[in-house]
Amino acid sequence: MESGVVYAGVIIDQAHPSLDRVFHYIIPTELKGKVQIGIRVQVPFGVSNRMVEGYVVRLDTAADVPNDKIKAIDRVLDDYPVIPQSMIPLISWMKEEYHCLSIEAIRCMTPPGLRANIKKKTQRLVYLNDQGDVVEERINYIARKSSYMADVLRLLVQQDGIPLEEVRAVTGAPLSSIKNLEKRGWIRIEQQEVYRNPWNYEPDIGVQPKVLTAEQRLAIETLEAALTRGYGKFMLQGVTGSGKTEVYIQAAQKAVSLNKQVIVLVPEISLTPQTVERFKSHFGERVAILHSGLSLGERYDEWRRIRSQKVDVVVGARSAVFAPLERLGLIIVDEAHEDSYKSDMQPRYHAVGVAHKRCELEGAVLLLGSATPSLTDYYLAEKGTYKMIKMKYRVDHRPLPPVEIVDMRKEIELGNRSILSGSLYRALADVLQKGEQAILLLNRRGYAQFVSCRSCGFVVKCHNCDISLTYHAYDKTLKCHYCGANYPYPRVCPACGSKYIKHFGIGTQRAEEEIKKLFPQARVIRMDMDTTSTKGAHQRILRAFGEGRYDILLGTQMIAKGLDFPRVTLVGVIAADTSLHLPDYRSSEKTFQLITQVAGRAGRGPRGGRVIIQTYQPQHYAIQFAARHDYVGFYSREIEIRRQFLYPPFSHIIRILMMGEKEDDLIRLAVDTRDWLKQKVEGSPVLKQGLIDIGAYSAPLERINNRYRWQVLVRIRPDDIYKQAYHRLMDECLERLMGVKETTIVDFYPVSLL
Ligand SMILES: Nc1ncnc2c1ncn2[C@@H]1O[C@H](COP(=O)(O)OP(=O)(O)OP(=O)(O)O)[C@@H](O)[C@H]1O
Ligand SMILES: [Zn+2]
Ligand SMILES: [Zn+2]
Repeated sequence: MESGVVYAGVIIDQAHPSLDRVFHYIIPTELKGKVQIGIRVQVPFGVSNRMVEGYVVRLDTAADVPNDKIKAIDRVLDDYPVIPQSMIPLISWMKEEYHCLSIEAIRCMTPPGLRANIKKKTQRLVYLNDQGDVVEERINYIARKSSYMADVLRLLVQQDGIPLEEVRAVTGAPLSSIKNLEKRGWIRIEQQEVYRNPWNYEPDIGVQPKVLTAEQRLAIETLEAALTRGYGKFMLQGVTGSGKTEVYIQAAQKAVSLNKQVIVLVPEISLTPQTVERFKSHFGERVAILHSGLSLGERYDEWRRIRSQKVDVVVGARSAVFAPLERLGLIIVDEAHEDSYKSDMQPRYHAVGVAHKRCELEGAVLLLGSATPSLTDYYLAEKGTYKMIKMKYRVDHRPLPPVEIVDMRKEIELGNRSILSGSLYRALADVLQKGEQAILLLNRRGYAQFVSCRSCGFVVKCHNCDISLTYHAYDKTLKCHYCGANYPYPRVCPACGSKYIKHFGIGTQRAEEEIKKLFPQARVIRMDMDTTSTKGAHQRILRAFGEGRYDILLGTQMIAKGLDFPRVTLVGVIAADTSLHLPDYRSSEKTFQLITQVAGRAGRGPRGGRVIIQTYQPQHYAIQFAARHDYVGFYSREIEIRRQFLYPPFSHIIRILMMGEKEDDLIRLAVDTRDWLKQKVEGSPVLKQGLIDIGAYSAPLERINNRYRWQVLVRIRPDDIYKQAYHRLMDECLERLMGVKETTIVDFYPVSLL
């Protein structure tokens, strides 16, 4: 420690705005040398001098408290600083950028399990009692009586010991069928303690080094030069299947050989098992995997391994951007366009924004990778914020799959009421006959089965949320997807008493039933929220499909991400336009990304592939450009619309979301806040220059969990000077709102306005 330092600046571990500043404490002589920047301490606080925890963020030679008032640090809580010194400036930056408390930023950087005690967890698991041929015989025998029971056995043959809920969700089997199997003595159900292993698959050893494509080589050379220099921001725009993962791995390898460390961000660990697996098999023990599915204990263990610098590479979802590495050289963001990089809880940070700042502070290289960059990122790349690296070809010069657009209105005219057009039906039959595989996407959002009355048009909604309920076939109930409430199926219309009340639309469950009916011989596996609620379910489904144990993978948008299955020769999009109708300025962008990504799953192997897109809006440009794999075409069109209507990146939107139980009070608060803001803007030339518009609106999701939702949207010109001025204004605004009973949330980077 520098001589003369006797004071420590401490941030108290109490999340309250009035305590959000640095407090000075004396470092007692016996703690000299132990009190370091980033270390956790216990200090007396307040008039009662109760002991609280805090983090040392500064060491000073003078204090802002008179000497007779200043208190002393009581003790040091760790052997080493939990936050590396290089990350300390990130705390005040986050406070500014995301309007959060310093301690909220610090909590992102430290594991929640630092002091928590960890509970054991138990689950009911289903096991086969016997193995081998006898099970096959039983399957054949029981299939004639109950296809559910046969399905359960088939599932257990693939993997023994599956949580009961998952068996039910995957097979759709009622509990009685499972109990029947248990009574026959064929299976058993055991209550077991779950041992949570963060990554339970063997790395596949024996991956032979690849001969790089010319584009890959160029990309890596460019990145290597930047790594040697120690800075640079890059966007790798590579078409689906161009081999971006290989570029990530080799760039990471270069960084490691320069004695630097690497963070690799993926949208969600469970949905990108192949990417994670490739890093794992390349870096072995020197890689740490961080994600939210870890128990506190596991999380803490991984964090400690990272903190003690035992790893070179950290792979994880958005929170991994805070990995406490001391020799950070490279941050890679895979599928950088994904919304999951934005935190939807306090602090509302964006992992790409944090990555930018960390790279600047710590002299590291930033690499954003995607086949479909967000419009804003691509715009920034054109402006020079990122250096663009393009990969236009798939590896081995495999062609991008041809895409056929099917107009579903014509199908109905022709009398086809099935969910499959003639074209997609024939293509599926062909795939099955050849023993190949297919992926079917049903983007269920806004298209789920809702229940409505044919006489009066009444739609059954949740009492708490004012959102249409979704019909679930397996237990014949109606569920609210926002608050989880369950309702019985109404026998008559609650509004008019008519008995012509029925479910409409189609969800993944019904799609699965229909496909099984059309192709009884097909082995279909479904992947959606219902079949993946248990730990490890994603990986099990993807692995089973990857190993060829199923013919068709049917799922929601969660199947669109980065999967690499060479045997998939057909991708079908059952309803491409469902996401076009969301009341959000990004709905075209989201639709284009989704279709392009899922189409990119086809034809990744030597057998080639094709894509069929079913839609009611075949002429929509998002669908047309996606069908041509034309990112730049889509970008050029969409960016002009954004420019014309002053949507981001030509504006910056600040969202103040307000929620409360009394609608009248809430409206009053929203309108009052808007008027107050307007008045403030009038009084300041900078604010006035920067403003595009302010409005108070009811949110598209009007009510969730019995709470009404309103929002004040402030649209400003995107220059830094205005952003800063509006940050100050929001500070004032929040202070003003501090006492109100409604919940208010200010979001500086809203990714959704729903
Ligand atoms: N140089 C190479 N030679 C041969 N095969 C390669 C090479 N590079 C990558 N591959 C293989 O090509 C396939 C596609 O690569 P990868 O999954 O990295 O593509 P991607 O660009 O990430 O695509 P997406 O954006 O669709 O996820 C993988 O099976 C990968 O192992
Ligand atoms: Zn609800
Ligand atoms: Zn009715």
